[in-house]
Amino acid sequence: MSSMDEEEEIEYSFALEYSGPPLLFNDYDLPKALPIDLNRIPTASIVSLSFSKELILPVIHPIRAKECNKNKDHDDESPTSVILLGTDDDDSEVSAAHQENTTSSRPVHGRRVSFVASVDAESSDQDDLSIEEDNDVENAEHGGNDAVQEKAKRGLCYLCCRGNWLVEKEGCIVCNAKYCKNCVLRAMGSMPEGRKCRSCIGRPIDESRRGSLGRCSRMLKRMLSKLEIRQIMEVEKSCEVNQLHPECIFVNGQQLCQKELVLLQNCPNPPTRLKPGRFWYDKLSGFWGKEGQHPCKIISPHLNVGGHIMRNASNGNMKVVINNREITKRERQMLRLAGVQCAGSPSFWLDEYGDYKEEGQKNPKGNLWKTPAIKLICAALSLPTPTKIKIPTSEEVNKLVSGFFPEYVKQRKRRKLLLVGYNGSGTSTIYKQAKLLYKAEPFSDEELQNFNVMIQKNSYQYLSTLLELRERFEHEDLTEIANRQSVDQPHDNGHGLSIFSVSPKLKAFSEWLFKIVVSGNLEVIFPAANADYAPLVKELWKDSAIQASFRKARDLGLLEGAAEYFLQRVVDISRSDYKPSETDILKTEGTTSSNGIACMDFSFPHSALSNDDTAGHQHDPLLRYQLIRIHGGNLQENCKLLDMFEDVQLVIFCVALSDYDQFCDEGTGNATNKMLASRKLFESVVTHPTFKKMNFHLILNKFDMLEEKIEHIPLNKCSWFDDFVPLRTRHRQQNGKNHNMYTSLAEQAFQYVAYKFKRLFTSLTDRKLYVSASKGLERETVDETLKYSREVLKWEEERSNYSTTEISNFSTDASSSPSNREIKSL
Ligand SMILES: Nc1nc2c(ncn2[C@@H]2O[C@H](COP(=O)(O)OP(=O)(O)OP(=O)(O)O)[C@@H](O)[C@H]2O)c(=O)[nH]1
Ligand SMILES: [Mg+2]
Repeated sequence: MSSMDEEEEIEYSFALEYSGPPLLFNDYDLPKALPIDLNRIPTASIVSLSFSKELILPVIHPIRAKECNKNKDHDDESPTSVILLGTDDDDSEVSAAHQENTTSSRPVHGRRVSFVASVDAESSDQDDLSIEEDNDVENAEHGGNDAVQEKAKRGLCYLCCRGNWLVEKEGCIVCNAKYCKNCVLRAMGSMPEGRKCRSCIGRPIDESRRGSLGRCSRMLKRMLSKLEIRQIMEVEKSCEVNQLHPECIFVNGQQLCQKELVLLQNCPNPPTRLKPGRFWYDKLSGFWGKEGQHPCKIISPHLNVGGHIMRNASNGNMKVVINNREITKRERQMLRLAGVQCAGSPSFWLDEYGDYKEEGQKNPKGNLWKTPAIKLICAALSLPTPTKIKIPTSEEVNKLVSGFFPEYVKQRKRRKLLLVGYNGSGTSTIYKQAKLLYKAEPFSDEELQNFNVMIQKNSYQYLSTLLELRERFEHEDLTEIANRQSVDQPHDNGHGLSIFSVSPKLKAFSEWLFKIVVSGNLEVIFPAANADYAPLVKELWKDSAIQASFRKARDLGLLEGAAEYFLQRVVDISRSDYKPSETDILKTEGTTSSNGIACMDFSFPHSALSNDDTAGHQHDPLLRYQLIRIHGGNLQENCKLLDMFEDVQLVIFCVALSDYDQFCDEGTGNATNKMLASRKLFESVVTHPTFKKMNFHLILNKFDMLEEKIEHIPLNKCSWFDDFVPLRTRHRQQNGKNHNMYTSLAEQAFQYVAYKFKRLFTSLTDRKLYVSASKGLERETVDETLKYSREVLKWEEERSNYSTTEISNFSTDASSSPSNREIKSL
């Protein structure tokens, strides 16, 4: 920062000023975390849902202090913006708390703040945390060697220089600096790589502390919540920089590659506390030791790691050879005590079970490990004996099956797909479909329970809407009857009954339900009261007046969204043993919080029937994807939230084809056509600086609804589509059947809408737009659509690898129509 001139400083805002640690927590990363400095932006990320104030303040305050300072200089009162996101696991909702006044009037350039931290009013009690204090931390961490040694000798805290040996402290896994409970969070910040001083972030750990990875002090456990500790310890164990690097390990004189290291670490009996160094390994017996030393462990045999064992591997000179290695004095002693004849420089073959035979002989001479008291002998000589073969856990088996690649290696291969769209475009349906398609257990018991509750709650809400409509219909009907009667029989003022009238009992229930809905207590009453009201719901639904109201409401299009679907099932749903079906789950509204982000990790399962290979794409089990779905409602305010997603590889933008005749209130008081609102959002996302190099996949969703609707509502109901002139569909008789000579009206409309979006896209950017159609409620089409996204990513990777020219079929050329492949999914 110091090298930057004054003008740039103002422009770059606090993102570049900030030199503290990144925000929490693990590297399942949704977005990237708060930058440390210009050159070092960590990949760590998701922030815990339950922040402790202590944990977040050390991160926030240095920013704020600097920001305030700068604001003073520039007369700008705008506060630092903060967004805190959180998740419980890689699969869950992330709630975004967005401060109202987060918008900084100054543009943020260069490395953007991908994850900004918020300062709440409450936190101002620590406003005096100043830049000087921040410098203290730096100084403490970088203090001279003598000062450090002195502190270590006296057992002082490295930051406040107080305390003694008896005071509990937590140490940095890189430099071993120790901090007391008052300083540890300030010194270590949010610990995106585990317990490291802020200045040690990004540096490899001290190998002597490898054994303590993932095990923190009781002091820290007392200070943070369980969830925070879990996340910090997980990230400490799994983040890449803390891993042992294969280049530092030599086995039998040969440097290991990643795969060999992973194999070594994940075998049933791995070397204990593997550190960088040179080792020898007897693949036949499993003996393992440091180069030039006697064996220290018997690990799993037959691992394909390192080179061939050398005769002098353990620097033995006893002229007795086991599996091509000359053994050490201790080992010879052990053999003698075990009764093995060692006279005359024999060479033995020893297998993993302990059977040994002399070279050239067929039959084993004996079994070393079955010798009486062998354990005692080995223990006395500090030599290893075979440990019981561990049965690998299912997790270990998975690791073995997936090619020995641990989480952090897999994450390197993870591609991120960001799914966005205007409200109601179907993003959450696609997200749920993806879970059903690619997850072995798509929904946890808790999620299923939540769906259950949500569906029951929604159903009572739909019911209440229907009851309200019934009242309206009854009133209209009675008025009409009264009018008719006054014309026919002017002197008869008798009260006629409407087909929409219900019994007083149902009327009372209807009024009660309506009151509950208005009071917003539906959640409190249901589903607990479900069992009590189920018989009443059954009676209600059977009632002819309710049925008539339902039919009329449906015909008039007054039942929005999934209301019609769920009302038809309301009796089943109100039963206490109700279990939602997949379709019920897909159609459930309100399962993602209105300010939520949801993300899931998945890989495309290999299917023998799929045509993956024919498309030239080998199935790579290591290819992991992350689907991140943001609720459209979140993107209204200049799409600020999108700042966080600069590390996604593809933006999937979802548009509901059926929106062309729908209207919404965008807060202006005027009804806006939903397709135009969708276009506006599309423009903002496409031109958002975060995605300036990214290609887009446009999903034109709800094709089934378009097919139905277009037959009676013309596409040019939306002013953007006013020049749509469909070709007239002609039928040709063939084998007694009607055949369309042209594509259907819906397909023409799809092609036209795709063309309009492509043209818009090319007018905004020179990137590529890939378009496909989808029916969110159909599993197969969602599968096809997401696989298409995968292909797009692959083409793009190939394109950047080989700098090939255009892939012609999917050009963004505005004049080109979507290819067959694009509408294959229809
Ligand atoms: N017929 C039909 N309905 C769909 C399709 N995709 C989604 N829906 C329905 O459309 C409604 C809205 O879909 P959502 O997936 O909730 O839309 P969203 O993008 O999450 O928008 P919000 O509901 O505002 O969060 C739901 O009732 C879905 O069941 C589709 O392809 N065809
Ligand atoms: Mg939704």
